[in-house]
Amino acid sequence: MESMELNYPVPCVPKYGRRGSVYQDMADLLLLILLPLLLLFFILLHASPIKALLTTAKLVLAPELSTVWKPQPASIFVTDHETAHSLLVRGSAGGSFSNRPPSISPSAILSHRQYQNITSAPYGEHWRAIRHNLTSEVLHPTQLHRHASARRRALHGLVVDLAEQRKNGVVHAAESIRYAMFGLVANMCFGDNINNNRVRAMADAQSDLVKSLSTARVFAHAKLPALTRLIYRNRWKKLAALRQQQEETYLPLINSRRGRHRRPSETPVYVDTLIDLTVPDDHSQDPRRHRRRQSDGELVGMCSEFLGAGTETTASALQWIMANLVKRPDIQETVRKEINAIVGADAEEVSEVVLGKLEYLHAVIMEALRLHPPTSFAFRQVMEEDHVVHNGQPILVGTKVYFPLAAIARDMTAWDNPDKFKPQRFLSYKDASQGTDGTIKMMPFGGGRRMCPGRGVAMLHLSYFTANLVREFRWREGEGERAVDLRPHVEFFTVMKRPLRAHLELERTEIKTS
Ligand code: HEM
Repeated sequence: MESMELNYPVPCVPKYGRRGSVYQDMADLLLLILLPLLLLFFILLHASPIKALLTTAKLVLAPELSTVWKPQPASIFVTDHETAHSLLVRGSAGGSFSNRPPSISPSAILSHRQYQNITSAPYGEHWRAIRHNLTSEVLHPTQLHRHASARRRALHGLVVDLAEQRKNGVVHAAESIRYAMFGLVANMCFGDNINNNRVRAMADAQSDLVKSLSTARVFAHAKLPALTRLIYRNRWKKLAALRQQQEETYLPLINSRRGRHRRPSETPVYVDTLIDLTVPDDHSQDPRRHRRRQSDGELVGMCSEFLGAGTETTASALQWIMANLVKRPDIQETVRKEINAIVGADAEEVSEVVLGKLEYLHAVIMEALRLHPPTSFAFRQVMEEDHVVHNGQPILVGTKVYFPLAAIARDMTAWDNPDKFKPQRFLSYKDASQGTDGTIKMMPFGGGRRMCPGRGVAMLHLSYFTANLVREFRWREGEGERAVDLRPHVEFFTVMKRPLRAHLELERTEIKTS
């Protein structure tokens, strides 16, 4: 591993605004001239005589303008489950209603939309190829068991870490859970030859990238991209630096897998499938027939998506599940009893093969996902070919449609006492996430053709980790500042406002540290 240290010299996206360059000086000069001008323009526009003049002009000209002035597409928020189902799942009359607004993915933004990953790619051939690669290879249900040893290692590391921390009183479970999840997903992405320190550094860099997502929004929706980059040049530089850091870390790992002879029995990791994959060549006359390999820049963006989507969501969901179990010791005890009735006391772990029998555990996980969906929104944008109609009214092309997933899952018309944590609602009939007519009542994994392709592996990870964490420890709430706070912090992901901390008692007599 050490032979591939971080001296990889070729950044896949151009560097911007290097200190001391001619471009930097020109940018500084332009900014100096433009900013005062913009300020003056803004003041003049709001000065009362000019404002009055503009208002009168608008009144006089309005009838004339209305004939040439098309209404601008707005944003729509859908909070009732029936409309969400009908738009996302049944789709539109014409196209598929499967495009998202321009992505805030740093990879797509910095490459001026040259590099797309599954989340950011427009609905079409390229998206189909990269999504199919993910669902038919590493995440295919028949392949998931091949990563069982990586899961066992991640769980063992987490249990040892928590057991160690409990000696000092309160346990900072949030951080430990996130590192464990990242390590597992990094293993599925690059293989198991990355040392722990490297994995931690990658996890920290990924966390910085996630934090920068909200500030990257200005670039995704910019009408004047060059000016926006100039105005927000510090944000831009930060984003470029984070991306470069990723390239320097991921490319050596990707390159180390190239040209390797793989034994048929060997577990393929995500990067292997990405290296082998060919995608439609958009520059060819006939992209359906001509295919190409993905560039280094695209590969880095795809790995970043896998690590981010696979870690932040699942780590947040696992915290919400454990937080609710801390708040409700009675429910925690019922989960434990269900496990102990099936898993022998001397068994090393709750193995993956018994998870399907743990119905109450499944209900707890579903109820936590309903109340606290880790991804805050699903998004769509109406395209020309979609012809989306709602209540008999066509929705304008360009309209952005937001589906706030927590609000949909607390729809009063679909759920009895929706704000209450009541796992038993998922025991009363087979799948309470749908109504008897098949209408979806909650969608933590989104819906329709762009629904999360990681649902299967996410449910496996959540069941496996929750079952074992409840079997190993009794989770108790701290007092005062250390109490569990179920308030959310909503950004791109919905995380606990105050990261999970708890007191842990050993349930079994010993934790093996080797
Ligand atoms: C608890 C865990 C997870 C939750 C709650 C979750 C949730 C979501 C949601 C809400 C979407 C948007 C769906 C839509 O627009 O309709 C999504 C998309 C996506 N998720 Fe997940 N996810 C989870 C885990 C994962 C994992 C483990 C992976 C992969 C390792 C993954 C990969 C993706 C990808 C690639 C997309 C984009 C799909 C597309 O645009 O076609 N997710 N996820």
